[in-house]
Amino acid sequence: MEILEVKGLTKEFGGIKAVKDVNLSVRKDSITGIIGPNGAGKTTFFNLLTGIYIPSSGEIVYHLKDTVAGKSIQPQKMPSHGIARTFQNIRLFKEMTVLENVLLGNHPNLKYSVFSALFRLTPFFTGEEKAVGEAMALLKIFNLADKCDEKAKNLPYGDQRRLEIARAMASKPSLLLLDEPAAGMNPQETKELTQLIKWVKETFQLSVILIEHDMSLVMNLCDDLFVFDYGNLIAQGTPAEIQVHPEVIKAYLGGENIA
Ligand SMILES: Nc1ncnc2c1ncn2[C@@H]1O[C@H](COP(=O)(O)OP(=O)(O)OP(=O)(O)O)[C@@H](O)[C@H]1O
Repeated sequence: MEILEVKGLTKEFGGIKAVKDVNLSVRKDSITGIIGPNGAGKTTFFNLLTGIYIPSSGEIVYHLKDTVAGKSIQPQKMPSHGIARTFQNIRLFKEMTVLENVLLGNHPNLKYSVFSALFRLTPFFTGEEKAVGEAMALLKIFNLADKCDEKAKNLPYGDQRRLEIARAMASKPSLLLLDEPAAGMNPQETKELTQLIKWVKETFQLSVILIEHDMSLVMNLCDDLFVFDYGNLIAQGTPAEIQVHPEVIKAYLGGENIA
């Protein structure tokens, strides 16, 4: 079953076609990788998927608890559709604590009304307590619980990356979009992150789409890969198929095998 279908998707910036007539579908419960050289259109594609950019033409359709398409695809609505994302450049609330960052990620699920919050009524406190409990449970999973009171800006880089994923998970998504989750991580951190994403996906029964340059992560983690080059989708298949795909080797790897 498909969780996402993309049909004839194109995005132009002035004269530049950053994404050109892309057609693809993503399987539910899979980990799907989007790869390609710098400037291939990967981030533009993610920004289209999350409503940050409006397509020049084409269509994006999500099959989640509801069908989501067209004008429903807006950045601020994505968490309530069950879609969460992280960014290539980490976007944490740097002056807030680790716990507060995760609590903010859970915002769409808080059930108390503004009235209860203003007047500090029981639903507000029970809602808050539950949210803090859930946020701490997530921080434990992401090995950040002992840093819950630290300001986000004081965390080492690898921890900030994991905190961003924890915050995305706080909205209880069924589809998680990760933009270069291993960027700036060392090989050991990347290995641990690979295991963590696999575990989170299995445990929370998610679908994951990720953009990544780190081939060890992509090859070890992804079920399906899509390869972009100059805005075109040039290949798709399993990691094993992509590693020996002639178009990919030519366009993406300058003639070298990516294995
Ligand atoms: N807002 C924008 N305005 C104009 N051109 C843009 C804009 N965003 C992206 N582009 C152009 O679109 C093309 C694709 O860029 P994009 O950032 O999507 O590539 P990418 O595959 O994510 O690259 P990288 O791996 O380096 O992050 C590039 O030529 C880029 O300069």
